[in-house]
Amino acid sequence: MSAILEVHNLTKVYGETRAVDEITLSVKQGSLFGLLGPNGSGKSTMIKMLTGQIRPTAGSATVLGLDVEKDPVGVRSQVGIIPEQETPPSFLTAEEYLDFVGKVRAIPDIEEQKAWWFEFLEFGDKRTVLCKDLSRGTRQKLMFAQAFLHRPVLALIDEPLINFDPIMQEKVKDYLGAYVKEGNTVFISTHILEIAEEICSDFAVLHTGKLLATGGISEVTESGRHLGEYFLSLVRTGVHA
Ligand SMILES: Nc1ncnc2c1ncn2[C@@H]1O[C@H](COP(=O)(O)OP(=O)(O)OP(=O)(O)O)[C@@H](O)[C@H]1O
Repeated sequence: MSAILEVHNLTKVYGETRAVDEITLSVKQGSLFGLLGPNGSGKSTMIKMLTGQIRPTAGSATVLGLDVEKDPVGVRSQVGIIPEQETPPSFLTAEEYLDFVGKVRAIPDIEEQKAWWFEFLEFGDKRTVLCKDLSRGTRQKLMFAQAFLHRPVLALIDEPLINFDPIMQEKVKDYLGAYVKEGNTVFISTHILEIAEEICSDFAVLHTGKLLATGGISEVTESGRHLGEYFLSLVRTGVHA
């Protein structure tokens, strides 16, 4: 399959910190791609550059054929995004927030879409509650819904499952699996290696901004290893295991 996202020598420098350091990789259309790495390894910075939220210091990235630096608005309008630790606006209810996203994304059947998402995410009576009064997990559910409301061909999600209970994690994993089976692509960052092993088809490991490895999950697990063991040996030695 062809690449839906291509990154060439992508770099972001903050003062003395090379948060993302000359990364080159590509993501195939139809894959569920996991960006893995310890705290501070550059995952969120990478996603922010790929979604046009921050400008690269050097290098280039093409998302859906668009250059993220030249056309960040074009990229943002087409992809689904859940930024790191983002929450919906405190002053809107859950329903008002999805209405708002529906307007921005020009979704014609927003009422049906909202009904489906509130049912799927088991909102119950929380749909008319102000977002500031929702639990953290429920706010995360709403962020998940807004990213997929316009059925983007590519979604980029920073830690999609972190605040979900085990029941919701299963639902969301199933949703993501079905979503890529339809030919869409999902790019996630995650610390939860068991989940990455379970749901991702491809991966990349970052460490202090550098790419340590990239490939298919099955290339790791076919040799009888778990992704967690592989990941630990990689980041401890800093070389390809
Ligand atoms: N706005 C910023 N200004 C200065 N330094 C930053 C900024 N954002 C990130 N950094 C630094 O860049 C590096 C990469 O951070 P980033 O948030 O991308 O890592 P991460 O892999 O997403 O981490 P985590 O898993 O802890 O969320 C870190 O050293 C961080 O301190």
